Amino acid sequence: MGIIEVNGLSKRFKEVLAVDNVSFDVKEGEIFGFLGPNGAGKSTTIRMLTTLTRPTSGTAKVANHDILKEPSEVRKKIGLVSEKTILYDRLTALENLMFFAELNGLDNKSAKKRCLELLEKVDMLKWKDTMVGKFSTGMRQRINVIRALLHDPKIIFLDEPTLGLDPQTTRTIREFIKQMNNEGRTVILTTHIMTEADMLSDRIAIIDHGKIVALDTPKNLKRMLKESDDEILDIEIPNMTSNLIDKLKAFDCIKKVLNRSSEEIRIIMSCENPVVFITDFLSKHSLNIREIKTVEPTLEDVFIKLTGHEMRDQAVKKPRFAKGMMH
Ligand SMILES: Nc1ncnc2c1ncn2[C@@H]1O[C@H](COP(=O)(O)OP(=O)(O)OP(=O)(O)O)[C@@H](O)[C@H]1O
Repeated sequence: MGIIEVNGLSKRFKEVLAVDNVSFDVKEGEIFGFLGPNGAGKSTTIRMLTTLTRPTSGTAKVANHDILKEPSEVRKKIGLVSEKTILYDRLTALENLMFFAELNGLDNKSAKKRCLELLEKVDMLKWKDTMVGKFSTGMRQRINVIRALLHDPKIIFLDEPTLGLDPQTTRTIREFIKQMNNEGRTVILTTHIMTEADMLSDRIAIIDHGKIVALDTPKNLKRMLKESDDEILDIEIPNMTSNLIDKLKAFDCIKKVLNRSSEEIRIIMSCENPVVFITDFLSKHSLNIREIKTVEPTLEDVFIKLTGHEMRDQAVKKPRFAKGMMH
């Protein structure tokens, strides 16, 4: 039995079926990643599981409580880090946290102890008396993350926790996610960053157009590609042309040709002797190869294989912290 059990959950917004009949379990103590492009339905799934929006159909239990019948019980067991969470700019970091801690029912003394402990954990203690309005995006996100932990929830949801953050804060947040998990918390995170899903998650659900297209450990997802006949080659060709790419795409055994830069392509192919096949073809067309190498599949390759398109096609950055929106 999972700590989260999802059964046929769907959400429709007028003509858009944002989440389409998804079912999955999350095991207690795991980091469960939801990987998919913008608009895939990740946030909507999280919003249903955290009782912020009602499903159109289907059911789910979180920590053994039904999201529709016992929403307040669910809320007691979970913490949510979302880009829509607000912090009050004219309150200090500590005042913000104290406000939310007291909303969560902590008395003044234990609230203060908890807030200081958490500020220390994300290296923000020295900023406790500074107004949040003066903070960088990364500093706000650190406060946002610990805000979700004030009531010591056993399950924590993070919706795109590193979106738009600088590399240093991204690293801190990722380390903190692992630390929360090591403390025994179950973590559910959404991301459109393959490497993030890969490095953090015990299991990953790949979601596209509202449907889960695969669910497994990162290792097994990549193995799935290795066990097929597909080879992945990265090739640097200084005098590459779009005509050449079209010609390559026309071969039956070439599944996908991706432009990595103006001089580099990645080919996913099932041709026999792929390196010989490609070098022959290129020399026939008087094209120089600067470098050719077979590459280990990444989750990006798995995504392309499963959905037929690149995740980057649709990934766009959105502004973080929509002001004035309560989640
Ligand atoms: N409140 C809403 N009203 C109407 N349509 C919505 C609403 N929320 C989401 N959608 C639509 O549902 C689909 C799924 O959106 P969702 O935000 O869940 O995707 P996502 O995978 O989290 O991507 P993103 O990272 O862009 O948030 C999208 O087509 C989106 O436009």
